[in-house]
Amino acid sequence: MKSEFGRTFKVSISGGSHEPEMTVEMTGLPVGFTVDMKKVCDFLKRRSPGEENYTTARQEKDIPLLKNGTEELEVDEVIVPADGKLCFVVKNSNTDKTAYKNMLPRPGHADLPAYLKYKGKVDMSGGGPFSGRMTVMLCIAGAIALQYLQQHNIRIASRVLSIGQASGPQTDLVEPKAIPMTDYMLEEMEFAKNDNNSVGGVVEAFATGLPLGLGGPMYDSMESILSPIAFGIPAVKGVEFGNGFAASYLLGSENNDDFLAITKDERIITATNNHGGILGGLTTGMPLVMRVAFKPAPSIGKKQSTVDPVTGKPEDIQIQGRHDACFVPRAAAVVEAALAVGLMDAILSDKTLHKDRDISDMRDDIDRIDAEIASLLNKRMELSGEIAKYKMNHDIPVLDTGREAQVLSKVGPDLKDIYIKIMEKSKEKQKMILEENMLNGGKEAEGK
Ligand SMILES: C=C(O[C@@H]1C=C(C(=O)O)C=C[C@H]1O)C(=O)O
Repeated sequence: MKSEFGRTFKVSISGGSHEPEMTVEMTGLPVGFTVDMKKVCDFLKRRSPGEENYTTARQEKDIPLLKNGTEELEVDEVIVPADGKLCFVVKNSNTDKTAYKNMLPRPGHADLPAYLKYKGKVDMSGGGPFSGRMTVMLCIAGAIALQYLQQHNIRIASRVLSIGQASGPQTDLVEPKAIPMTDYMLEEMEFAKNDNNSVGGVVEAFATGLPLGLGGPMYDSMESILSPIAFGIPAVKGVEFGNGFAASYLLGSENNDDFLAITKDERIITATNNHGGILGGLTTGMPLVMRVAFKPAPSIGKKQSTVDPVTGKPEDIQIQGRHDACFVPRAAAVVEAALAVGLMDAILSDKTLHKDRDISDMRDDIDRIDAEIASLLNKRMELSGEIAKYKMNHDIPVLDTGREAQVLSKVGPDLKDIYIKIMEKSKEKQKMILEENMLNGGKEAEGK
């Protein structure tokens, strides 16, 4: 089962909580963009359960493996190839399907509606594709998007705004900061844990350094772009921007943010930021503030009422084993990832932004592409050298017109001239290797 987000930068996630692996496929990435995988891994650690007291005991390494054909590689760095696609898998090693085998549908979970919808054909162990575990894959895409945004001087941070009934200090929307959680919030989590219960909360994420004008009217509004990715995070029940629902309690005179100035690079400065960096669906350049409300984790140790999914007969359930009393602190990284992916998609989808691009910026892109082309051409030449040795050992001539016609038919008419030149160079190299071998007394061929 696959779930996809995005217009230009598309992120599609598949797999399940207790499947052998989960996959994230990304398309529309800027060609030649270099991803630092160490930073991706560091970001994933912010999402992982770690040593925390209030969260699941399930420990997973969560190492993203780059999928390259049939290979799966752990890499330090990856350059986005010419097709703009990257694919990663993460293995699930700490799985335990047996624990879910005869489990009754857990109240608050997707178990029962998914069982009735898919007629038991989807493996729902640990929540299957509906599990919060799937957010590992969103975080991989998010960590890549964060690196892209950073190159454009856009920063994303977050804070836990509340846990259950415990709220932290109010955010200064003009200058939002990553404030640590309060003791009162920690107490809420402790109380829920000791009571075999769970508690939810609100994460607030903000982006600074955004240009003016991302987004558009109606379904192209920034809110319309960002909400789906936030709602794609399991357990999210509400999303708001700026002062959000609270705006509805204010008068226009109280809610409007006075305009103060327009900066040289055409960002709007307002006195307050009730609008949370978005007016009419367009970014203004003020900090974009997005708040995401999480319900409490549905797996709780208390006795609950459920039904047998086959007979519909009422049953009691008491869930055993590992579960979160509160996952909100680690969901903060996931909300940052969602915001980053949404913003990167909005930037890459914005035609006006790219039309006026600076020439040096576009040349930077060309340089990145050239670096990749050069590296691939060198690899091609190396292979050509290997083929020369093979030909030597098997008495095959250098020129193979049939193979050349095959190569040309694959690349299409636009690249024909370039490829004729490439193959000329490739044959030159092969001839050189043959001549060198002759001078050395044909050692390579003798050693066959
Ligand atoms: C590399 C080869 O040798 C020559 C060079 C070719 C190329 O560069 O693609 C193709 C056919 C041959 O004329 C080969 O035989 O595959």
